[in-house]
Parts: sequence; C-alpha cells; structure tokens
Amino acid sequence: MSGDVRKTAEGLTYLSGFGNEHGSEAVPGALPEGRNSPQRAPLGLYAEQLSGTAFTEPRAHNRRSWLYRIRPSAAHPEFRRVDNGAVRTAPFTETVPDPNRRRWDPLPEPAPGTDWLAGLWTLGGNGDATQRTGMAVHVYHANSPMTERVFSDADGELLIVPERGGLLLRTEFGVLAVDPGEVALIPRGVRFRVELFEESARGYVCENYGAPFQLPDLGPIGANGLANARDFRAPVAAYEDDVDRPVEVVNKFCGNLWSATYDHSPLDVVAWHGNHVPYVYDLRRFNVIGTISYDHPDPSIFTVLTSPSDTPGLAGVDFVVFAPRWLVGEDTFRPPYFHRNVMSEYMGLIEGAYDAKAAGKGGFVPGGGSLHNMMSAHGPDRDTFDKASAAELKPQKVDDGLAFMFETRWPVTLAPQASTAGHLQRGYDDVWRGLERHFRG
Ligand SMILES: O=C(O)Cc1cc(O)ccc1O
Ligand SMILES: [Fe+2]
Repeated sequence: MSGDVRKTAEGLTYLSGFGNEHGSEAVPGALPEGRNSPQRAPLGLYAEQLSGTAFTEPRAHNRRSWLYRIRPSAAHPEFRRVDNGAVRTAPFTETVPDPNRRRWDPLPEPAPGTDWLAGLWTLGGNGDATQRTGMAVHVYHANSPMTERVFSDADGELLIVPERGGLLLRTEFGVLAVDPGEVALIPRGVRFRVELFEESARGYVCENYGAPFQLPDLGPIGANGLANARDFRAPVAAYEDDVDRPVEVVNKFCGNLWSATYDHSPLDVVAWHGNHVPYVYDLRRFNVIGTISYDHPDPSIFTVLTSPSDTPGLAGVDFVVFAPRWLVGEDTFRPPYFHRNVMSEYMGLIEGAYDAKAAGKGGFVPGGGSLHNMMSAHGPDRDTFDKASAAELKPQKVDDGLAFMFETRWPVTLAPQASTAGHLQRGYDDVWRGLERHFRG
C-alpha cells in the first residue's frame, strides 16, 4: 500500500504560484473557455462554484474556484451527526484561559486502524468558528489510510504540518504529496482524503477560522524574499470515477462532525479553475532574512503565511518557520531573547532541536509542542542562556532543526483533553530555574 502511495507521489505534477488564477483539466476540453457557466458544461460535466471569501471582498483577497464535476455536490443525502472523536472547536469554554507555560510530548501511538481524521486531536484554540474568527491547534497521529471516507472542513482552512511520515492528499482539485519539512493547505470546504507514505504519520494542524492565509507584505525587504510565491504548488486536476463505491463524507460544521454516505466519490472534479485551491510548500525553500549587524530580530521576519484581521498588522494567526540559517550578529545574544508578548505562541518541532530549548527526552522534542500564552514570560532555558552568553561570536550555521510557530492575536484556551493529557509535561517551569542573579549592585 505505502509503496503505491510513494509511486503516485513521484508521478505528480504541479502548478506553480501563490494565489494565482490557476486552471487544470484532467480530460482535454473539460474546462470551458471564455465563461464559467456555459448553458451546457463540456463533456456533460456540472459547473459549480466554491467560494472561500464573500463575493464582494476586495479583489486582492477574493478567493473562489469553479469546478467541473461528474455530479454536482448538491446531490447527496442528509448529513447526520457522528462522534466528534478528539476534535474540538472554538469557542473553547470548558477550561479557563491559563497563563502558565505548557509543553507536551508527542501524541502516543494510536490504536491500529486509526486514519488521519480519527487521529486528529485538538489542543485548543481561540475565537469562534461560527464567527469565522480565531484558530485551533491540532496534532495528529495516524496509522491507516482514509479509504472509504473523505473529510471537509466548513469551519476553516487546514494548514497541515507533517512531522513524521509523508501524506498523500487526494483532493477535489487533484493529488498533493506532503513530506515532513513541507506544509500543505486545504482551503475551507474542500473535500480530501489522506493516505500515508509510511506505517504511521504524525504532525500538526492549524485550523484557521479567519481570513485565508496570504503571503505577508515585504515592505522594505523588497519584491523578493521570505516564502517566494512561485514555490507554492497546486495540484493538477485528477478525478475518481468509482460509481459503485459508497463514500462517507465527513463534514466539520460549526464544531461538530456530520456524515453522509454518497453513492459516488465526491472527488469527481474533471477540471477546475480559480484561486481557492489547495497547495504545498517546502519550508526549506524559505528565504531566511536576519541581522547582518547586531541584535536578534523579532520572529515576524520568519513569517511564511499570515491570516490578517481587520486591524492592519494584527494577524488572526501567523505561520512562522525557524529554518536553517546563519547567525552572524556581533555583540549579540543570538538565541531568542527573554520576552513577554501580547500575541500567543504555539510552537512545534519538525526535526532536530530548537535554538532556545534543550533537546532530548523531557525537553522540546520533534512532534511535541509548547504554548506560551499572551504575556507569559519565556525565552531561552537556563542551559541555552548560559551557553549563548559565553559563546564565541563567530559566524554560526544553525541547521540542526526545523521549528515553527502558530502565533495568534488571542490567547489559546486548552481543550480539556490537553490540560489533563498524559503527554503534558510536568514541571516545564523548571527549565527557567537556576537563572541566578549576577547583578551585584
Ligand atoms: O521561542 C519563542 O518563544 C519564539 C520566538 C522566537 C524568537 O526568535 C523571538 C521571539 C519569540 O517569541
Ligand atoms: Fe516566544
């Protein structure tokens, strides 16, 4: 099974660019020319629009796609509530917002037969999915492909950050492969199925209820840099045409999972065009910008994607990557500084170690995560502080890890399961113990 998945991934081709008006047809002539909704769509297909923003949002933010499919999405039986598993949604009201710093080990091994959706486990979040504000942090651990079912999320877009094991994402728009070190985005409402490259897969998900992620403005950086638009890859059209096979469609809607069994695969889009599309991005392509003189720049310089709010510069959520880079700052404490931020920070580790925290068991480990909520004091742990304060400041390549952050304007309130989990580390505060006074008056 996983050999086939890898083979499929190797044969994939992609369309390049972020936010483009892409178009693709799996059968020549399937994509109508010159209009979106001809009286009769080509090849007997049904034309259907999928919008990700209101029709009237400014052109620069407007997202929608036209799909040409074997059956219209409207042809389905009633959705019925199913168990939400370990998926939770904002507003998070079952625990009180907690100013304490928290850190988790990776999710434990799931029971055999756990697919990506069943393995999705919510840590917490903020805002309100019904108001299309805020975000949720999820982690997943799966060991089985989604075969007879697909998923779609009406509550938000899903930024998937694999940490262990690649994923093959079969979407309405075509097939995407995403390995650890890459990220994938599934837009709001797009149906998809997850298959695994290896026996099991682990990773993180930012569910963004707010405005779709966009590339940050570059300001004085100029016309290039950070995540370059051309490095984002969208799929080419590919469709499933298994008429006889019932497929369960699980729809996350305002916090609950709803299911309907279709008599066909809803991944039956033969052609499409538009800019509300899934994509993948290789984080190693990130053009890292930093100081070439002194001081540690704020991590906003590492923003890959941002979901803006109504207040300029104040993101609902930013996706930030700590990618391999050179440190050359003179007379500078080079790791992340001590700080208390108005924004709230969930951090994850894709591989290796993070330059502000000790690695290894009981530390900040790949697949684990930390939460530093609004105004919570944090920064380098004691070991890191001691070493960096004494380090010889020659140019240093930091290339032993890949970390990321979901940084959000509102505190992250935990789902109850995250505040009681066995994999919640106890005694995280101790990493800042022993930071002795050196001031002697
Ligand atoms: O490790 C963190 O807490 C994230 C972070 C990194 C950094 O380089 C500066 C500030 C910051 O919050
Ligand atoms: Fe921080």
